Amino acid sequence: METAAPARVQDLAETGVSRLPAQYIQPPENRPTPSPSPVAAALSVPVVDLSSSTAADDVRAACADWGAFHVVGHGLPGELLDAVREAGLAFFRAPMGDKLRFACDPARGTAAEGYGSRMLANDDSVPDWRDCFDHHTLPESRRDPAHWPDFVPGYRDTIAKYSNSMKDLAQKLLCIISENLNLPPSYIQEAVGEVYQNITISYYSPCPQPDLALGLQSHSDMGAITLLIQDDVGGLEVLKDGMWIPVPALHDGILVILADQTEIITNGRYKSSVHRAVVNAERARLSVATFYDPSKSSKICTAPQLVSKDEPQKYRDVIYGDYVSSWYSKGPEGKRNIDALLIQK
Ligand SMILES: O=C(O)CCC(=O)C(=O)O
Ligand SMILES: [Fe+2]
Repeated sequence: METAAPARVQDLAETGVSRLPAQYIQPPENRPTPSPSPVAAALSVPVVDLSSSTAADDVRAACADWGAFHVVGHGLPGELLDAVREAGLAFFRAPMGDKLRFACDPARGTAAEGYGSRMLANDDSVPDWRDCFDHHTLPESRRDPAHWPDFVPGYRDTIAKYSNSMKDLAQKLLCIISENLNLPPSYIQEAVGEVYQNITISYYSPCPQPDLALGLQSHSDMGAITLLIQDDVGGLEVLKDGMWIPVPALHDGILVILADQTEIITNGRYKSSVHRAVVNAERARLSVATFYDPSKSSKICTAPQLVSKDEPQKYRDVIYGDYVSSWYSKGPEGKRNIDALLIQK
């Protein structure tokens, strides 16, 4: 556990700073787009009703065109989604002293679980205007609820229940995605191996100069698939054809974000989605991301069925742990990590 209180964005925001502290100022090219172009404003992330008869075709189109889509009709009770959001909010609204009892241990570097602020350990990039709580939830051998807050009633049970439901939903989606590519339904799940699941609750405090900062810098997620819920504040954006498209929350909807290992396994037929979070001056925002990742020792390989003379293998095989190390050392910007695996022609 940390002893000295480290800087948390929420601490800064709540002291009422009127200007953004200099270290949070993004270079001009990374700052939020002042207002979307008419083309960007007309685009929105697709919504797929998983209970509909066209669900598989709709998932196919959404994966090919966007790499990110909302799902509704997913069978998860709205009360469970609300309970997770409420538990997260209760944590972040608690006194700093209570929160710091669950601070992540910097000595554990990128494996740290708990309350923190930085996506990267010891990096020198502009920090995000965000605090977060990361939970190690699967496999069960990694899950130790004693690391999670004890002062919010029901918190630990809610996270455990949510973790199991999100695993089931991620696997259902991976089956649909595999079958859409004429692979056996369990193909991607087996290619990923035993699931390593983390749940990260992000809290974006109101920001004094939101046009100069980012809540979370541009990145694609490193694992296989991410499932995200958010509140009604808004701030998530996905990159589509070079334009940042806002992703407003859909009540009871769950956002699916394809991540890098799915792009590798599918030989680039489906691309991981580049996304970021912007902030605002008025309202704090909460999101909950559930990452479905391989184990560090898993070797991720492109499905041979998706390699042909016309579509040669795009990416080298990779040990997932090596991919994660490179992600943390190079930083997540854009697609630089998956691009480093491109097979030169
Ligand atoms: O807060 C959000 O909407 C995005 C979170 C995210 O992309 C992540 O945690 O990887
Ligand atoms: Fe992400």
